Amino acid sequence: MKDTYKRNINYLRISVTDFCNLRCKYCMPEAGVEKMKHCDVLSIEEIVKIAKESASLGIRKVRITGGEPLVRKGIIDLIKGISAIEGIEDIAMTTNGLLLKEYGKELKEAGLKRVNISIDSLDPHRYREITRGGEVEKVLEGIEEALTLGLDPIKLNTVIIGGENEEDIRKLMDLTKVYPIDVRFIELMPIGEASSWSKKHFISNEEIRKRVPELVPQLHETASPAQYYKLPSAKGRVGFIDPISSHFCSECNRLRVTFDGKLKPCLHSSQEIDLLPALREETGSLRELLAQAIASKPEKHFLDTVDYKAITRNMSQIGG
Ligand SMILES: Nc1nc2c(ncn2[C@@H]2O[C@H](COP(=O)(O)OP(=O)(O)OP(=O)(O)O)[C@@H](O)[C@H]2O)c(=O)[nH]1
Ligand SMILES: C[S@@+](CC[C@H](N)C(=O)[O-])C[C@H]1O[C@@H](n2cnc3c(N)ncnc32)[C@H](O)[C@@H]1O
Ligand code: SF4
Ligand code: SF4
Repeated sequence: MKDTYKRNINYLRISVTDFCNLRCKYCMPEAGVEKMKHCDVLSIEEIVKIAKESASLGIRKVRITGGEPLVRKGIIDLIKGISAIEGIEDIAMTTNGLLLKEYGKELKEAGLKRVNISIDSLDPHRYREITRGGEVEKVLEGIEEALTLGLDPIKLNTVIIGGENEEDIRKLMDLTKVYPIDVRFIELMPIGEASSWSKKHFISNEEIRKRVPELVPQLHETASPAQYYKLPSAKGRVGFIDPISSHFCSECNRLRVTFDGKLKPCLHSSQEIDLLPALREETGSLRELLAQAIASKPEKHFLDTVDYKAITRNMSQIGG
């Protein structure tokens, strides 16, 4: 379905939990998040129902995210349920990769096509610092497992924090020389934990690109937030996602659903549409609410304007 700005909305991102087995500094409070009542969280059946109704409105691609989607009970059944929906052509997951070695095979058999794996450092000590306790070795095993299973393409997501993991920029890029994977740099966004951080931690992707002059620009893919480059003779690509310094809003094709059943027309707006009454009390139609979200999708974000107010939810609730 097209929105008011003639963008074709065909991509649904679903956050299936706000729980996580890590506590990345910029994303989650150190103490984690409070447990919500069972009934305040979407059930697996409800998520499948939303995906089904979305498919009838033109959604073709679903991404499962979180929190950490692999700590959600019933995740394999969810992937099975979504892959059985007519019209859904692509099911992907964004994960920290810690549990991929364990669940990769089952996920693939259930219908998962590909994974984006977040990794902010290759150094065990720095990775532990940023994630407050994670073991990078487990993520690397997860990446190997995804390669072995043929989940394709594999994309790594990295957030560079000024003064913290700048040394990893080149090391992470160099992975593209060894593996046929994309390594993408996402600019740190002033959301959640990072909303009150000092400016010195925010490094623009432009600055990162300047530090690696041998990167060669590649053709732009439409509806992808990333701009791609390649290191000479590399197997994979280096991508840059610049939500702050450059808008990809004009090509935006996505809607988001939070783990507690709210539809978000835009990541950087506080506007939310509650789906629970339509799902549970049959007041209102799910289809109409989805159509309403598409119709009310803003033209762009206002992150770079003076009166922008940071959204109050953490990325772990929205799913990035
Ligand atoms: N501002 C903004 N940022 C986004 C949007 N979609 C993704 N991002 C950012 O890009 C990061 C990486 O997103 P992923 O979860 O890997 O998904 P993706 O880039 O859409 O994935 P592909 O389907 O592989 O292109 C997210 O964590 C967000 O930080 C968007 O619509 N708007
Ligand atoms: C919220 S996580 C959810 C999925 C999974 N737990 C993971 O880490 O991939 C999705 C992505 O959001 C990114 N993210 C979280 N907070 C962010 C922030 N303030 N700025 C930029 N990216 C952020 C993470 O680095 C991660 O790549
Ligand atoms: S970025 Fe992902 S792995 Fe890190 S705390 Fe947030 S949800 Fe968890
Ligand atoms: S900021 Fe909003 S409109 Fe822009 S790309 Fe992200 S979700 Fe789409």
